[in-house]
Amino acid sequence: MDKHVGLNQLGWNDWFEEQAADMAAGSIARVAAVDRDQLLLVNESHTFRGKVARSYLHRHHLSHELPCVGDWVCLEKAPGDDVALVRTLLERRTLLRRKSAGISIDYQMIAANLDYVVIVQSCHFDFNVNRLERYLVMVLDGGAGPCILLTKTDLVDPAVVAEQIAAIRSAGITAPILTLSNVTREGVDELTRLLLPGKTYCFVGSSGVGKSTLINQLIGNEKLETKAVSGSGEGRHTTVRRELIRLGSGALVIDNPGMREFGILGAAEGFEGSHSDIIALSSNCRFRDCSHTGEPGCAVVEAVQSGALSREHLENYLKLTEESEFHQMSYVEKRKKDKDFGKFVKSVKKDLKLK
Ligand SMILES: Nc1nc2c(ncn2[C@@H]2O[C@H](COP(=O)(O)OP(=O)(O)OP(=O)(O)O)[C@@H](O)[C@H]2O)c(=O)[nH]1
Ligand SMILES: [Zn+2]
Repeated sequence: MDKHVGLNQLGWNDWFEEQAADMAAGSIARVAAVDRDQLLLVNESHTFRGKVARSYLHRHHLSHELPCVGDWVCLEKAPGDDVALVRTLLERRTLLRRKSAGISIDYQMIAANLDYVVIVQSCHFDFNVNRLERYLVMVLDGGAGPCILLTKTDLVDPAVVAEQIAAIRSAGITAPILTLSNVTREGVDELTRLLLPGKTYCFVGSSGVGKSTLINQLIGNEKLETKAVSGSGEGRHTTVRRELIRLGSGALVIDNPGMREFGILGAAEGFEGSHSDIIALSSNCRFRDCSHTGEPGCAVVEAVQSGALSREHLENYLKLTEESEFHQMSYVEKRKKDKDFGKFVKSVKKDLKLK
């Protein structure tokens, strides 16, 4: 009954089937890699190149509207054609993105249609709970499940790892935590067992934490049955671009080039600098999620009343929080609003005669 069932091994499910039930078999593929305007596509039988149709490019100008790794696309391919033509994207079930710099409504896509995002930090020097929280917000915003992975456990005392786990838990983070060493391989099997066939996992974290080494291990562990979806599976994997790889176990993994520059969630980060006094005061508010707009026991409003904090400063903070709320909403919640917002943007553009 389901003519796209062959795509299940690549992560296809009911969400996509609903959107593409009437599409001919063979006209759907998943994006395995993007190299400027070149796409590497994969379907149930092979890997091939693709390009986005001009008609699509004319209608979609924002960078997050272009295909990214993990996307499902509908395409057209004449028998003699070398390169398939991508007509449209299926709506993303989940995603990972960061806001573009500046006051833009655009987002930079990292990957789409992920089941889990593995946030990798090294126990050795890299560990930082605040950064972990920022990544978590980004993952939850896009609707995927988070998982925390601490690497390089061989370089620190076990007590240090235990302290780091305790620090994560005492920050109220409940996501699963795994630890491993790529050197001793302790913990690698445990991770391997958690990677389920047909599910997509994206690895993110700072440069040098061991993501590529780990993915090489996962490929190497199963060398015989493993093939890189991209066809570049010579065994070595260097992170030059985001790439979807199918492990022998059937799990799909996306490696990410170093995310040193991860300027995530600009607004929230900005608060730490310009409104650190309010952030500090709010830890004394009675309610953890106090909005400082009239709740009982609000330390921030008390500070304004006593003259310790300027009212203007608080108002400015509240205004910024409100503006960033749209960005803090989860992607899944926002999808419907986005549609209306998209229509709104289109009508404005039309009024302004923008293309
Ligand atoms: N001691 C130790 N070294 C490790 C471990 N994992 C990786 N390394 C080393 O750390 C360095 C960086 O590892 P990579 O796998 O390239 O890090 P990455 O996260 O992929 O970095 P980018 O590709 O830049 O994002 C390499 O020299 C690895 O050999 C580990 O578990 N223990
Ligand atoms: Zn308060």
